[in-house]
Amino acid sequence: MATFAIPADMENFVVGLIGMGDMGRMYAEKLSAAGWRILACDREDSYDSLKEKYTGRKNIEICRNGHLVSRASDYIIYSVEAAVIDRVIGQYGPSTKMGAIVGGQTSCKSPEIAAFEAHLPADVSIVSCHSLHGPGVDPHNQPLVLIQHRASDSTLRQVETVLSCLRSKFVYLTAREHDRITADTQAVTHAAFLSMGKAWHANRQFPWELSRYVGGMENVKVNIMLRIYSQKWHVYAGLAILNPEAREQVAQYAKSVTDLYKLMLEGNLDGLRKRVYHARDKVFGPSTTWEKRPLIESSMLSYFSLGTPSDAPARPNNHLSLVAMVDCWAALDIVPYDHMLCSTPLFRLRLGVTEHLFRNTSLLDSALRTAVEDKTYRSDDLEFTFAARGWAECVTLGHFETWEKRFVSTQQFFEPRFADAKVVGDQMMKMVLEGQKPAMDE
Ligand SMILES: NC(=O)C1=CN([C@@H]2O[C@H](COP(=O)(O)OP(=O)(O)OC[C@H]3O[C@@H](n4cnc5c(N)ncnc54)[C@H](OP(=O)(O)O)[C@@H]3O)[C@@H](O)[C@H]2O)C=CC1
Ligand SMILES: O=C(O)C(=O)Cc1ccc(O)cc1
Repeated sequence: MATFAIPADMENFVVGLIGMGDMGRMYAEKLSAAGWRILACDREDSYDSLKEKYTGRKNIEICRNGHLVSRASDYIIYSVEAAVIDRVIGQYGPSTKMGAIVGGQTSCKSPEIAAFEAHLPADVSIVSCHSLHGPGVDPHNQPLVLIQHRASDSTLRQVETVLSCLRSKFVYLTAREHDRITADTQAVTHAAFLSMGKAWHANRQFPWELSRYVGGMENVKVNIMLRIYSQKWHVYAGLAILNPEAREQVAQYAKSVTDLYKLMLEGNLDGLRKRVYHARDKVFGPSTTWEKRPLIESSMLSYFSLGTPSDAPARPNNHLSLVAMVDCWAALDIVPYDHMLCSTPLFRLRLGVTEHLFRNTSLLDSALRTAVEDKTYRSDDLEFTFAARGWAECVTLGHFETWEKRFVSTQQFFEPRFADAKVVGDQMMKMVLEGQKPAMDE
């Protein structure tokens, strides 16, 4: 592992962390291990437990609240829920040390920047950040967005120096660009996988027990769905509801699902094929694009299974969820490959499985034929369509509470399988990140 030396002119530099949840703790651990002195806090009622947890930990001092962190830190990072960012910055922002740098880790930057502008003293610099991966992923080589919103170049260099120990790839964006990119990539694909889980839940199906959802692409779909539902609801709610750029995407995703489902019900194979081929050509470009390496090797797809079906042999699926993602991107003139510099590992998996379907014309044709001819999936697809529309309505209306209830009820349904899914999902992510093939004897 590369060693990191703190530059002489930053020897007394203190990094403050407000919010010691999953991301805050990950930053505290990585930065303190690199030698940075950390002042950190969570909510006041977590003070005793946090203090006990970090007793004896070199370089990490736990404070009772954000005022105590803010007044003594040179660079403060807010790692709290996006929905409370205005309130928390409003509370502690005025206590920021004179001339310090402040940033946030929330997944959507527009409300965060608005809160900084509203509550921070004018002498404070603003450089925000966003690690584009979950807290359990090694940040090495993953994208880390930096937003130089109100700061000199030398201040940005200081932030880079602090965060360089994560060994991530810095991506420089404005807050607006950041929100647009995450809406185009994460919001659309989350809508698809959140809807998948909701539909299976509505039919009270554990997909790994049904032959039609086991094998090949199904394994990857089920794993990604489980991984999303095993996370905290607020991360996904914030990303969709608070990002002003995401509403259109989530609404279009629901429209794409509904339009495609209607074509299926009409038995209109020609209309369906025409629409899906058109979307494929817009999103994936001419066939020459396919000469590049696929995001997911096909050998990987069948390797990751969560169960053995007991009902019947595997059968083709119409992959409405994936086809609608491409239809949605095409309708909004989005080419997700333009945003790969800002892609999370999970997004690469979600795009990878979609790409796999569209790369292979006979596989795509078989999905389209199945969509029209095979009635086995009709009720699943009906629930899927309702689910996509339900998420879109929640996002359009900005209903956080309904969003939470929808998410948590399905989370509880799938909870017993999260641990298994994590083991398999971690292997899957590792392979995608390393671009390796599965060792078949493992
Ligand atoms: N998880 C992920 O994959 C990623 C998340 N993010 C973003 O990072 C941010 C943090 O996410 P994550 O760590 O996963 O979420 P967590 O819920 O694990 O952490 C947020 C923490 O902030 C605490 N908090 C709330 N209010 C205050 C306050 N006034 N003072 C101090 N602490 C407070 C919360 O306490 P309590 O729980 O009691 O409310 C909680 O411990 C979110 O905005 C998220 O969108 C960014 C990249 C990846
Ligand atoms: O869902 C994804 O794409 C993830 O990789 C997890 C995640 C969720 C929220 C973020 O702000 C960043 C990463």
